[in-house]
Amino acid sequence: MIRTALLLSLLAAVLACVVPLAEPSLLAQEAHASWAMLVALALCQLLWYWRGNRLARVTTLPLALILGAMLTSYLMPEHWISVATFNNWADHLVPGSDIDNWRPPLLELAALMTLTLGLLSRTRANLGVPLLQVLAALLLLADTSLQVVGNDFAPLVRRGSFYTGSLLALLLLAQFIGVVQGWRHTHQSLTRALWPSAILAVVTIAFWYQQSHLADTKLHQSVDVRYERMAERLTTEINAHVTAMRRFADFWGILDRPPEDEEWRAQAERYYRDFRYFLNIAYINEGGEIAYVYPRDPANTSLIGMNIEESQRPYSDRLARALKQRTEEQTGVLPLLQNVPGLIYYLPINSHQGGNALGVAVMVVGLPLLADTLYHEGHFDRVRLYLGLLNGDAPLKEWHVSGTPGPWRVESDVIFGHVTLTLVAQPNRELLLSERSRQPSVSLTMGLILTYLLYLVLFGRHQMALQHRSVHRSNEELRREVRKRTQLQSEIEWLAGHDELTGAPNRRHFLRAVQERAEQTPLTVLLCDIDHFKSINDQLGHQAGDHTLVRLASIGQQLTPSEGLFARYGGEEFVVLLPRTNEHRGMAIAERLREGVLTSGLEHADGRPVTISIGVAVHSEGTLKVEELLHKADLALYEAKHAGRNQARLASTDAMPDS
Ligand SMILES: Nc1nc2c(ncn2[C@@H]2O[C@H](COP(=O)(O)OP(=O)(O)OP(=O)(O)O)[C@@H](O)[C@H]2O)c(=O)[nH]1
Repeated sequence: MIRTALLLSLLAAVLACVVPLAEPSLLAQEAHASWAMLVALALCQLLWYWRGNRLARVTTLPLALILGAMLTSYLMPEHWISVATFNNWADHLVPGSDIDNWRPPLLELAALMTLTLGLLSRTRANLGVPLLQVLAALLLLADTSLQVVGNDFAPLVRRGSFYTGSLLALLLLAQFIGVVQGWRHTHQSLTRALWPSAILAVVTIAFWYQQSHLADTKLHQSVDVRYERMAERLTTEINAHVTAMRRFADFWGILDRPPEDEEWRAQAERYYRDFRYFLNIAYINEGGEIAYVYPRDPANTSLIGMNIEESQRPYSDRLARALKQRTEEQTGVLPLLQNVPGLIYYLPINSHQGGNALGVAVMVVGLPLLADTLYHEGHFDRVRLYLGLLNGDAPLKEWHVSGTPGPWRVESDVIFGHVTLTLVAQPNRELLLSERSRQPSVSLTMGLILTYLLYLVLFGRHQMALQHRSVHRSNEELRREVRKRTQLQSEIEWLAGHDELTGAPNRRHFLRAVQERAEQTPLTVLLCDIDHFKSINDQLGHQAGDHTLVRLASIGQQLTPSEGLFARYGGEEFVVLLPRTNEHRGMAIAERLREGVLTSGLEHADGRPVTISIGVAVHSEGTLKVEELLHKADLALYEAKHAGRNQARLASTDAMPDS
């Protein structure tokens, strides 16, 4: 598997390096940053599978940091570091480049980031490698679908390319093959954590889609509104200038006489100075002849006295109407003598008193000059906004800007009397990006981080639950073992102090009890022996012998007072310990025992009842010597046997005196 991963990584690295050499147009379409990062990742991954992780970590870590910095540039608010600042830095590094040349498209960058982090985390499922791979796949898929949807969807979102996308997918496949085997033992936790996280990732990407579309649509609308308003403002300003022209014509009407040459020059000069776009201000007398022109230069001096109709032939009727009907007239856009496109206004000078026509004031407006005046008065982003004033398709004046043109061109009407011009505004990409909300990029990044955290929590939780279960199981087993051993221990302890056949305490138990109760004098001991027990064994069998022993032990335990102890001393011999019992009581208890056995129904083979003989010995004072006491009881028992059995005998105190 590692070998396959190595081969695929090698293939990706070779393709990443070689394809752009063979087909440079592929790279030309790409931002160089995407290609550089792709090559770096492919080489890091190759190194990783080839040389192991120590060397590869040294190369992959800086790559992760660089990608992190690139990702941060997408999230930076405009008032922290503006797009213009980023572009300046880019231009400083490579003249003519901008920030987009220095960072891959967002989705591609995020996929590069997840693959790099996956490489750094190696195979570890508990560090989220499976999720990182799922995220990379989803991001590449989202990028591909963006490429399919096309630029109409969210034009300000840069798309990755088929070339980088395919190679990233190849690297992802290599990573997956390289690690998938290592996940078998965590398969359960992995599945539990992966599904919810993957669903959250899909929701995050879908949310980003929607947010990006919304951000671009909103920005487009605001651009439309802004530049349409600008056109309206221009129309208003142009009308204000037309009003100024009317005032000029009215001035001569108030005087109620045709202007004189000097007066005309003085008055026209003021207007000419204030409104630089008036190329000529002329007075046409009642006869329709050009009487005065300001400024007077060799070109128009020759026109003076000339019939106006000859110089402005296409719109000659306008002057006639202004003179005869005394209405305000204007031409359409025409090429002026000054070699610029412009308009001519004919403003009748009507006497305020007599009402008769005194002639016509002619104002020649140079449209490029007018546009320039308005442009310099306006508050536009002159660096990043293309503006053009068009007459139909013919540009009257254009202000070009550098940088990548934005996707939207707003065309609005600028109304100039009867003439409608078109104002075209096209903000460049930098201006649009500076105004575009960072929210989609932030939501995408935050959503993916949240997805990662969710995976870690779910995976860790399930692993902990598994460990908890296994610890619980081991504890249970341990507890069972302890219980078993305790039981065995108590059984061993019980067996050490009891006779297995009859269940009665054994000789060891008896001897310990004697020692413990040595002070509880008078201390009486009864030594009991079944008479002719051998014959039971011989005639009725060993099992019958055992049964007799069991029964006898039972009778003995029943008839022994509670403060006493009935024990099997060995073979067919039993012993009774009676603390604080004198010889009389001891003999009485011995009799009771003998009687009990006699009447128990136990029989020999010939029907004779089973009997016992008892030797009784008492320790009254002094230090207790257990062996001597038992010996005395044994002598008494011996006597009882010799005296005919089935009887109890008290040991004589003389026979074995205390010493
Ligand atoms: N069935 C059985 N027999 C036992 C056991 N322990 C000892 N015996 C037998 O008990 C018999 C004891 O016999 P003896 O000591 O000769 O004495 P006895 O036959 O009881 O005769 P007297 O004591 O002289 O009345 C032997 O045959 C032992 O094999 C036991 O646990 N079970």
